[in-house]
Amino acid sequence: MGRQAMVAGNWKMNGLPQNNSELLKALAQKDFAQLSCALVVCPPTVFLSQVGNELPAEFKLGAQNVSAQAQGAHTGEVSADMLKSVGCEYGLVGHSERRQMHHESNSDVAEKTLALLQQGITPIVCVGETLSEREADATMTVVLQQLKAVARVLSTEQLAKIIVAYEPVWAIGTGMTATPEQAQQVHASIRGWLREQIGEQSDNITILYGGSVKGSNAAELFAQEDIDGGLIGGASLNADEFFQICQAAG
Ligand SMILES: O=C(CO)COP(=O)(O)O
Repeated sequence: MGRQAMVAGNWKMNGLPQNNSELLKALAQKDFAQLSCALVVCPPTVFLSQVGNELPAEFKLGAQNVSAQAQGAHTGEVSADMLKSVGCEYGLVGHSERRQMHHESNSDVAEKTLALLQQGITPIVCVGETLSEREADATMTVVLQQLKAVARVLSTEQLAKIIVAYEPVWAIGTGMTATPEQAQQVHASIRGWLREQIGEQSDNITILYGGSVKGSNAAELFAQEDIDGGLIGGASLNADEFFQICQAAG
């Protein structure tokens, strides 16, 4: 298997310059160099430069969102080339909080994914079902609709470059983690679908799990065949907890 394990911290709308520095200093105390997984932090846009400057060497910088537009009259938006100019190598797209609170559609997410790829930034495409969708047995229908919209606007080569983050909405910030078996089932189905699209290259696509991952449950999740690491919210704001999660990814 050629795929890269990864742990990405999504700080969401948390932090101020002083807290950011403290957290990054605490991370710098940890021996991340012993790990082989890729490490990413996604701070709020306004702190990308600061965090980029203070980030321990083992980490890469990621954005939480991007505009689908290249430039122009889009007040408040930030384009992919702007993100690139401050050192972003990764970008989240389609986080459920953006889908739900900012009404991002599947096709909006697809356009954002393309905008990142066009700048050489690796998109981390977030997908996942709500509790009512799971209860209605619609998990894979929803997840595949989200992915199909992305695949529609990408070439096969571009599709092979994305990272997928499966984040069941009901598990985000709730303390209600998907069981390793529940998560693995969805991850395996995602990989199966990717295989139909791009063949064996799907084996190289990193598929992260997100939703209440903690130091105490990371190892059993990451031990699953198709779970290649995590996208971490709350626990990424605590250096001890985050390091423990990264250790579980190896
Ligand atoms: O949304 C998430 C990461 O993007 C997960 O958040 P929590 O880890 O806080 O549940």
